[in-house]
Amino acid sequence: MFRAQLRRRPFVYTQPPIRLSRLSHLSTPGPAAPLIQLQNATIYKDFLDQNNASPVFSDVNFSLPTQGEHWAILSTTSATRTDFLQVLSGRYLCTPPDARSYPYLLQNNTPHQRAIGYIGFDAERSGLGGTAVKGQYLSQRYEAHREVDDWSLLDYLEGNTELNALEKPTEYIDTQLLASVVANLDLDSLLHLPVSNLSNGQTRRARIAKALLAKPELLLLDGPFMGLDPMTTLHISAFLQQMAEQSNPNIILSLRVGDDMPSWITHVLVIDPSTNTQVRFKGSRSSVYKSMHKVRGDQDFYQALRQTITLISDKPARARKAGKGLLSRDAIPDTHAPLTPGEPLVEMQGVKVSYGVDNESTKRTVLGNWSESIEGADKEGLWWNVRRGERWGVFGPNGSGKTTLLSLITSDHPQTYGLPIKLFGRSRIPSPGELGISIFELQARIGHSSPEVHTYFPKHLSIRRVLESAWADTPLSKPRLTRQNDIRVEAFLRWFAPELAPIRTSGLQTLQTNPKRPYTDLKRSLERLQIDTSDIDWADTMTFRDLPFSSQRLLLFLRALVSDPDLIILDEALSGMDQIAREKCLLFLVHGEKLDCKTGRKAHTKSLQMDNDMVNFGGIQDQQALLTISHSTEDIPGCIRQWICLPEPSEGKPARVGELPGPLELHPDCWNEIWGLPITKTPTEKRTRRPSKKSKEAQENQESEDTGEQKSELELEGASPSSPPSS
Ligand SMILES: Nc1ncnc2c1ncn2[C@@H]1O[C@H](COP(=O)(O)OP(=O)(O)OP(=O)(O)O)[C@@H](O)[C@H]1O
Repeated sequence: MFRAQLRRRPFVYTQPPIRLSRLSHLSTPGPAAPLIQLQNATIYKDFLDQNNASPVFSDVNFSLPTQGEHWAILSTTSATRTDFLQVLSGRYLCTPPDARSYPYLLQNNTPHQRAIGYIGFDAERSGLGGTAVKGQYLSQRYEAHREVDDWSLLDYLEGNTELNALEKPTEYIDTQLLASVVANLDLDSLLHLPVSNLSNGQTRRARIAKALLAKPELLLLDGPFMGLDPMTTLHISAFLQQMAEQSNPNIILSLRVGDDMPSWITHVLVIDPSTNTQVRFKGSRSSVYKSMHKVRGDQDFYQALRQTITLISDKPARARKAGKGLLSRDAIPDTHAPLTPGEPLVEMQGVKVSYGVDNESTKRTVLGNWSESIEGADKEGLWWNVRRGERWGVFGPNGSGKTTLLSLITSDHPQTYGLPIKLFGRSRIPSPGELGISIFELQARIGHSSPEVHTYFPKHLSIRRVLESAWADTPLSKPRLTRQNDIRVEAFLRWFAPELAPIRTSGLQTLQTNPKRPYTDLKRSLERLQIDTSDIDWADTMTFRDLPFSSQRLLLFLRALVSDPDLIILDEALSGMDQIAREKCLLFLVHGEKLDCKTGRKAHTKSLQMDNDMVNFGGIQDQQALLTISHSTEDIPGCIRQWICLPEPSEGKPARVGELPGPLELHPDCWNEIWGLPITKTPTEKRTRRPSKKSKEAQENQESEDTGEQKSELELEGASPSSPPSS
């Protein structure tokens, strides 16, 4: 019935007021018992762990009232953040058993399994609760053909995702809530689309909507802003704020250390970066901020943490003047000229991607829906070239067609055949006198990592085999390996052994982190780099599936680089990766094995491989081209010099392009220029224009943030972890 109403009455809510009906039991007067209570709780993943494994968390104390506190959980690893939220939701084993309780829910006779919702975003494009991607191949997402079980977004939100409608009792749908959630999460225009066609950001909004429709008391959002464009982030943050402030539902977020934290977050819990099992700080934002200042050690972590929990606004004072001698976190100077471009690898001459072209009423153009002046003449569609030596950042709001654009290059998109695109100088289909480029040649010449590749990648392959598959026609076919390829794979595995197999870290890596070991030992290990492979046996026994999410992403990133392809495509390749792994990847992309990334003051040092003339991979080469997509500045390589920003498909404006004078991290204004955001003030500018009526607490925090002590620390390190705001 509601479906009929929806068809008759399309959602035409232009910026509606957010009105969510409050759950009746939350309006009970008087102080309520805490929603969650953890008292000296020690948590194990399962029964076996108690005997011989270490706990996931030890000695946790945490209490969440039913109103007034909005928490963010911070840690350096995504697995730890997820684990903590899982503990709050009642999963894992708690000892003693009564150390974890839900007093308020007990009073109201509500099972915590129903009252607490969790949304994790790790397997982002792997589906909306199992409904989104049923196909077995990557290109299915881009097809116009629709199967009977391609549920629409509305089906998904209403819970109509069973082929036999009688199999499941119809869920009660609160139509008012559905209308409000759909409007506030900007899903109106997508309701009729199959969920498998939704973009990354659209999928995320849909999942939040679905969770809200279950009317939980508490919603746990694991990295909710990852992969969202800056404007959508602000919009969703404002929406979450309104819900959190009405405690309808209560909301707890997990964030990466170094992310921007919404201003409405009142309380922070930080998990110790060294143990990952203990809570390091906990309390109101200001109290955590103050106690953190007293702690010494692990400079990078505390610097990033300070930036995360800065109190002033949604836009922390991250922007910093690019100063002479500053290096980006991947060791690139603040001004850095682009390379001289070579021959074109990708040529798009009027590309336009539309779906449903047979029917004018359902026709939808998702890329190239504009005309622009090309050499003095008005031409339709996207005109864009990528040449050897160029390093592009591809930006644009969620749903603007970035992934579609890249799928035309990788040829995963069926329309690649019919569109005016040349890849490596040739079209996909043969023309008179010219052979078309084959999919196998394309795959050999392109290194590609994306959430889609992650979703469809065969999980049973060994770690070594994942890397070797860069020389195969498909991940499952036999790779063409030479001795040189083997040495390259082993160099990559050794370099990333601490991240890929932390427990079985190789001898070489142990030496690298322990400079006091005698040189003879070191030499022996370096010799082993080419001959003995026994120290990386783990790469043959462990499979892709055995790895945590962050390490899986890391391995696919390495797979995109290992075979020196002409074109490297990194589509959200670093999103969801742990901080240390991400920083190491960024450095590796540019410098390979030449530079080591060390925490503390000396951020970058020459590696043992460099000192001993043993560098096998020296970073991206001049003749290669790089395309990167990311919504987070933290994930954008410092070598990006060209950018393209796609418009919303409905805008009708052409894509904008521009150049960067140096690493984006050291030129925050350029980030704002790309997105058309107001220019961010540097801390110095902020100090001179400080508003007179600022809260005492906020003032104290801003002052300590702006101290000269911190600035000199940054300059000394030579590689500032500072970055412009990512949202
Ligand atoms: N088969 C299809 N039929 C109709 N529309 C589709 C189809 N496949 C994708 N789309 C739409 O194309 C648009 C572009 O999607 P795409 O994934 O390229 O966006 P994006 O810029 O990568 O977004 P995000 O940043 O959220 O990942 C989206 O609005 C999506 O809903």
